[in-house]
Amino acid sequence: MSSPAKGVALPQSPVKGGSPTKPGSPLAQSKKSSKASSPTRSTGAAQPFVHQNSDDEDYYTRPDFIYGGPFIGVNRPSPFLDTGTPMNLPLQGTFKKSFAYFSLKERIPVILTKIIDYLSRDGGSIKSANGASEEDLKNFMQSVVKLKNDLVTNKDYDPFTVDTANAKKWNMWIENQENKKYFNNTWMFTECYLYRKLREGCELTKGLQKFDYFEAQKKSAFDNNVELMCIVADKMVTMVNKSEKDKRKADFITLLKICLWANKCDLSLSLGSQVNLIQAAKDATEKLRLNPPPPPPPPKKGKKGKPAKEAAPQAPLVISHDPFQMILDLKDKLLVDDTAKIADQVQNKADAMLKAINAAAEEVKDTKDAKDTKDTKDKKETKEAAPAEAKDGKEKKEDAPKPIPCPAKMTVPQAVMFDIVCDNTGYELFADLCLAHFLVAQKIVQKVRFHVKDMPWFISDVTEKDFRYVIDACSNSNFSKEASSGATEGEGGAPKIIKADNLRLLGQAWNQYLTDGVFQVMAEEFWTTPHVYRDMKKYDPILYRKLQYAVAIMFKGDLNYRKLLGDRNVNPTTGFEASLQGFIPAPIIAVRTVKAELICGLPKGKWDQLTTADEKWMQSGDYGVIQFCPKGEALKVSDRPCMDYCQTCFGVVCPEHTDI
Ligand SMILES: O=P(O)(O)OC[C@@]1(O)O[C@H](CO)[C@@H](O)[C@@H]1O
Repeated sequence: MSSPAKGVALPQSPVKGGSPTKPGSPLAQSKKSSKASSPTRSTGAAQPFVHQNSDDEDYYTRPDFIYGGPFIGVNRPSPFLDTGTPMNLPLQGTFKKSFAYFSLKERIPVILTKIIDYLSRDGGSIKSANGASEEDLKNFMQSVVKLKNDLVTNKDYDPFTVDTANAKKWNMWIENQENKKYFNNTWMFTECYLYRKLREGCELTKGLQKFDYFEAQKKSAFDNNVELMCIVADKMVTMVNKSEKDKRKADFITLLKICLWANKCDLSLSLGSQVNLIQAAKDATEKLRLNPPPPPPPPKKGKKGKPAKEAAPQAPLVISHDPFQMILDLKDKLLVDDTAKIADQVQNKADAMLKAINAAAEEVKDTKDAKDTKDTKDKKETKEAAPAEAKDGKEKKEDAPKPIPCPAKMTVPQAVMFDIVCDNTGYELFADLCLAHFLVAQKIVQKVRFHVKDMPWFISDVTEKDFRYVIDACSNSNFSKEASSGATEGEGGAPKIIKADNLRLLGQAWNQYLTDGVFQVMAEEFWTTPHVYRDMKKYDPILYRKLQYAVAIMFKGDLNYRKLLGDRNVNPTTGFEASLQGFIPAPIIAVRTVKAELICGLPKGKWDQLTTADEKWMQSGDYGVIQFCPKGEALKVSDRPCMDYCQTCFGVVCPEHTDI
């Protein structure tokens, strides 16, 4: 840093609504207490973060040079406030008591340091696996080091230099930001920018174009949770045979909850340290042992003539790692449970959609039949009029490909589809696949579209490659183990052997579903942009329209939840639908464990109660919500057709959008 003001301490001007009264910038203050806030979850093998001098300290106290005059000290108001995120504002690194600040200051630098360590430790194998040179590795490593330095010193974002259409868009978005500093802009923009910039480091090399710096961690995460997958796979066998209404509903609800608690398994919150749910259950049990819940109140005496009320059940004292038992153990941690509504309304909407599809198909068939009859009649007349030699020739039957109508004109989908906007790979993706399999096997839907990321994202998010890896790893698993203590025992009290037989069958079925197009993987660019979902229509109207064809869309995980709510600290009692701010391409399901400081749809008083008990409960991933908005924007003939409309398809047959 070359500012002439270095070392000159100037008084701070009072900040509107805030109180950084001490001299020096808040980042300077936080330097003294850099260990003050830490996440409730252990950061595993994370390396200690060493705070470097932030040029922010200079920026807010740097004197201005007046041409021809002296250096004049100016007091710029610091945007840093010693508070949590105020109500209704976007989560941002300027609120020093927020998880956003902690993440930018402590968590992400550790994540970047781990990549640097990995590159220096395993450079040889990375080079040979990717066909990369020493130069490639060095350049990528330098880009990560620079990124980390720029973040910790709160620099302005750098523009992207790689020559791609996506990079150009990013540069435009950066240009449009009012605040271009890492901490001063919204947490969402900065965090997404960091992961996109990491990717650019590889894109700028020759040999690391396809390198996924999180792949090894994701693979271990899969291996660490195979035991759980086997337990779930064994139960899935009882869920996939066509069942009667009540059982079907109960199984649907159970699988939604399996999907929820699987969201504990992200590697970003744990800073890349492995999340093993078996260990997590043991830790939670130990926590309960040290801090047991109060006993339930005694049963209330019944009023005259009425039976006494039953005593409330004792809260569990052991948290099982069996995913089905876990649902019961964690019942009180599920803060909003819309699962029953989801099961009913998805089934009803799917039935109605199927009727509409069949009716539309019938209409097409009638038109086609009428046309065929006319054609045959015309042909017959032509034939009769044709020369004799032509009559001897065989008639050629043409197999017309099934046309996909212009998506801009289509108001009834091609199939009953359920969409999953995926979050983490490994056990979480496995759980999503189980739900998808169930919906197809029970004939509730005909197809499931999985939306994944087009680049490594927030460490453990699913990419297309991860998706195939998980399915193949399930198909080939030969896991076999005596059940860990705490799991159900086998017959006669003998230790139960957990095996992968059913897991393999699931993997094989999923591969077949992929081949048949029943499962479809889509990696749209929008999911790795910094935009929140209320802006999807503006930035990606085609994706918005594609989503409109779904019977419902399930958004998994915390980051998706943040984007659904516009990444704002909304009032916790605001309803889910209102919090979506108009983003309802189809009915929306949010399945999320709470890992960031925003939530909606809570009953009055709940947020205060939880915060009084533990002010960091929203950072732990210990709580969850399953929320539902049944509304969906009706599909109309679009007044804003897709880009290919009238270019190639002319509104009749779409050659482009085969994923609708
Ligand atoms: O989306 P996920 O996997 O459930 O969670 C992602 C996460 O770990 O990363 C973000 C912070 O970096 C937070 O929103 C959240 O804590």
